[in-house]
Amino acid sequence: MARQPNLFAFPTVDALATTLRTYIIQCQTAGLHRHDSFKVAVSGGSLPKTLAQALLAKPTGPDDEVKFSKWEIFFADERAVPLDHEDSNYGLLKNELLDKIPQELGAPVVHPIDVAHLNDVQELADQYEQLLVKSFASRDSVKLPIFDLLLLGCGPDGHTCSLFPGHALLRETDAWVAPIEDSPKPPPKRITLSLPVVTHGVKIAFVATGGGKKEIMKKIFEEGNGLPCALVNEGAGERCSWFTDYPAVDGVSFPRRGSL
Ligand SMILES: O=C1O[C@H](COP(=O)(O)O)[C@@H](O)[C@H](O)[C@H]1O
Repeated sequence: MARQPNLFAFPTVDALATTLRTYIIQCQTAGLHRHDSFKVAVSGGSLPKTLAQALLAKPTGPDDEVKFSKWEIFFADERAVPLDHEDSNYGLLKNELLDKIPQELGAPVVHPIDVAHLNDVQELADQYEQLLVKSFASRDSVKLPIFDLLLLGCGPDGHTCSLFPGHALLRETDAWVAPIEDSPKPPPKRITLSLPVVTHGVKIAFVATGGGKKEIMKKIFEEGNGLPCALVNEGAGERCSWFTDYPAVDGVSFPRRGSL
C-alpha cells in the first residue's frame, strides 16, 4: 500500500472547519500553480454544510483567501433528479454555499448535470464524462482526469460518492463517470465518479463528523474489508486526508493528528 492516509481529529466541527479551510487553500495554491484554475469535485450529504462553514469564514490574512473566481466545481456524484429537487447534490451545494458567497469573493464556475437526460442515467453519465473530457483535455491525451481536490463524504455504510459496498461499480476501470440504477440509498438512480478517477486526484479529503460515523470509521481504518472509503484510502495513501471530529473517531485505532 502507498503510505497511509492522514487522519485529523478535532474536538469540534468549528475547529475542523478552520483547518479544512487552511488545507483547501493549500490545495488551491497548488492548483493555481499548475494550471491557473482550481478543479474541485464535491459530494453531497453532510459535506456541503461543513464546507460552507470553512469557506465562508472571515479570512485571517492575505494568505487565507478563497479565490472562488478561479474555482471550477464538479460533482463527485449526483442524483438523477431536477436541480431544484430536495435530493439534488447541486441544489444542496447551492443552498448551503453557492448562494451565500459574497460577490466580492468572485463566482466559481459550477458544472451541474445535464437535466435533459434524467430519464437515461447511462446518457447522463456519458454527458458528464464528456464535460470532464473537455475540461481536462481530450480522453485520448489524458488517461484519467486529475482533480486538484476531491471533497468527499463517508456514508454510515462506508460508501463514498455513489460507490456502495459490494457493488459491481467498484470494479469499473474504464468509465470516468458511471451510472447506477440500484443505489441502496434513495434515490436509486444516480451518476458517480469511478474509483480510479477518485483515487487519481492530487488530493482527496473526507469529512466525517458525528457519533453516527464511529462504527463505520472503525471498520474503514481497522478492517478495510473492501469498503469504498477504505479502497480510496488504499488507492490514494498519503494523498488522502480525513477531517473528523472526536465523536466520529471515538475508539478508532489509528494515529491521529490535530494540525496539518
Ligand atoms: O448519498 C450520498 O451520501 C454520501 C454520504 O452522505 P453523508 O450525509 O453520510 O455525509 C455523500 O457523500 C454523497 O455525495 C451522497 O450522494
